[in-house]
Formats: sequence, structure tokens, C-alpha cells
Amino acid sequence: MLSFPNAKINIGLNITGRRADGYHNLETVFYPVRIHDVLEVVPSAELQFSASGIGIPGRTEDNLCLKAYALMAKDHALPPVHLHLHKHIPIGAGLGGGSADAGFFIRLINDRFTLGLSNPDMESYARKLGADCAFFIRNEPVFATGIGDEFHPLILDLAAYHLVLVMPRVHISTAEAYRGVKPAAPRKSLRESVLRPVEEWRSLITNDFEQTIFKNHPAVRGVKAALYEAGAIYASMSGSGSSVYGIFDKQPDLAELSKENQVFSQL
Ligand SMILES: C[C@@](CO)(OP(=O)(O)O)[C@H](O)COP(=O)(O)OP(=O)(O)OC[C@H]1O[C@@H](n2ccc(N)nc2=O)[C@H](O)[C@@H]1O
Ligand SMILES: Nc1ncnc2c1ncn2[C@@H]1O[C@H](COP(=O)(O)OP(=O)(O)O)[C@@H](O)[C@H]1O
Repeated sequence: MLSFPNAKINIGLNITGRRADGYHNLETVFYPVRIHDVLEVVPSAELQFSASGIGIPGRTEDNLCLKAYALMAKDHALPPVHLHLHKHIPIGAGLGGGSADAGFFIRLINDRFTLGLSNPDMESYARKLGADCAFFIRNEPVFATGIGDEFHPLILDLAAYHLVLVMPRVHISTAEAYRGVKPAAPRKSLRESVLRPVEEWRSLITNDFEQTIFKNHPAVRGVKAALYEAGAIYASMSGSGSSVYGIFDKQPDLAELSKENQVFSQL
């Protein structure tokens, strides 16, 4: 059985407080985008994992898909499987690729072995694996609060726009990014701002990670500026970076940006 985990972008990200457990409370909008990995699960004599595509840093046993399998196997008599992951979503990019794999894998196992889990059941497994994993169970645009795992419905459709994503050659760890921010009460309500026309977002919607990441990695700031120069209506770093997306009303010419960076378009 095959599944195609997709990436997310964050539209706005306000870090509102630091918690006793070391995590941060935040508010953000998660929006799914069409950059995909490929996950395949087939029955096997023993549990096996293989990967292709972009190299995944870290130990195989720490892959979020294997962690998800172990978690679900505690409660369900799961047969062994061979899991193959073809990695295409850039890593350390603020695109939630690892979390997407975990969320989609939970759904795949639920479907393949007809476990009958509800969305809230699957979200509670996902929450144990990472703050933004639970988003990928429903995989619909949401306004998120808490540590990024409490969801509030949001009607947002950017299909009429040209969405592009630029991936500078900079890898940023999420933990490093959180260490650099000072939590504060948001100056504007993101939940209200995101309902305003996209043309107004530039003066309303910000990502709190940009301040420190732009200081430490000026190339990322340069990509955002280049997207505005190319005519973006709105541009922002996604999550903890380093990817930067631009929302355009027509297909932009990004030939210059493509020389130094990986560019994804038609998202
Ligand atoms: C920043 C965001 C924004 O959407 O996305 P990415 O840029 O990673 O895609 C998320 O908060 C990333 O969520 P996720 O990547 O699942 O985080 P986790 O694996 O749970 O946590 C990694 C580390 O980030 C920090 N962390 C994460 C989430 C949060 N609300 N507060 C935190 O302080 C903690 O130091 C934690 O040890
Ligand atoms: N299936 C997976 N795909 C990518 N990274 C994974 C996966 N499982 C675990 N990881 C670990 O998660 C880290 C963060 O990856 P990722 O979720 O892609 O980035 P981001 O937090 O920027 O969205 C990687 O450096 C890697 O060590």
C-alpha cells in the first residue's frame, strides 16, 4: 500500500510563551502544500525499513515512521511490515516532512490493518511523536495553538494563487530555532489577520523565528527579499526555516533565485 505524505507551510507564527516542560506555546496557521514523500508498506517476515532519495540524518531506529510503528504495536497486534520511505521533502526546512511521514504512516497502518481508529485516536498517537505531527492526520488548513497540536477550523484556500517555495542551502534544527526566540503576546490576532485579503498579509502577519534566523543566516533574509522583488504578494519563512515561500498572482520568473537555491513551484 502506498501513501504520499505532503509538506506544510506556516502562515504566521507567534511564539506566545515558554512552558515549564521546555516547549513553547504558539499560534500559527498550518497549510498543506504539494511537495511529497512516498511511503510504501508491504507485509514482511520481519519489521524492515529502507529509504531512498534525500539522505535522512540520524539513526534509522529514530525515524519517526518506526517510532510510530512501535507506538501503535503496543496497543494493536500489528504484523511485521517492510516500510520503504522515498524522501523528497527537504529536511530541516520548516516543512514538517518527518512529521508528515509519521502522520501519514499512522493513517496507512490504520487503513492497511483496518484498525478502525478515529481521527482523534490517530492524533493522540501522533502527538506523542512531535508537536506538529497531529496536523497531518486530517491534513487540512487549521489555526493551531498550544504547542502546535490544538486545532481550530479555518477556511482558507490559496488555490487561485501561485505558491512557490525556495530552499536555501541552510539547514536549521527546530530546537536551535526555538532557543533564539523571546516569547511575547502577539500584536495582532493571527486568527483574524489570516481571514483578510492576502494583499494585506504583508503588514499583518509575521513569523517570530525570522528575526534571529535572518540575523544568523542572512542568505535566508535575501531569499525573502528576492521573492518580494519578483512580485510576491506575501512572502515568509516557513516554521523554523530555512525554506521561504512566496504567494504570487501569476507565475514568477525565479531563474536568478534558482541558480543558488532549490525552487519548488506550482504548490
Ligand atoms: C517550528 C514548527 C512550527 O510549525 O515546525 P518546523 O519548523 O519544525 O517544521 C513546530 O513547532 C515544530 O514542531 P516539531 O518539529 O514537531 O517539534 P518537536 O519534534 O516536537 O520538538 C523539537 C524541539 O523543538 C522545541 N519545540 C517544539 C515545539 C514547540 N511548540 N515548542 C518547542 O520549544 C523543543 O525544544 C523540542 O525539543
Ligand atoms: N521520516 C523522517 N524524515 C525526515 N526527518 C526525520 C524523519 N524521521 C526523523 N527525522 C529527523 O527529524 C529531523 C527534522 O526533520 P524535518 O521534520 O524534515 O524538519 P523540520 O523540523 O524542519 O520540518 C531530521 O533532522 C531527522 O533527524
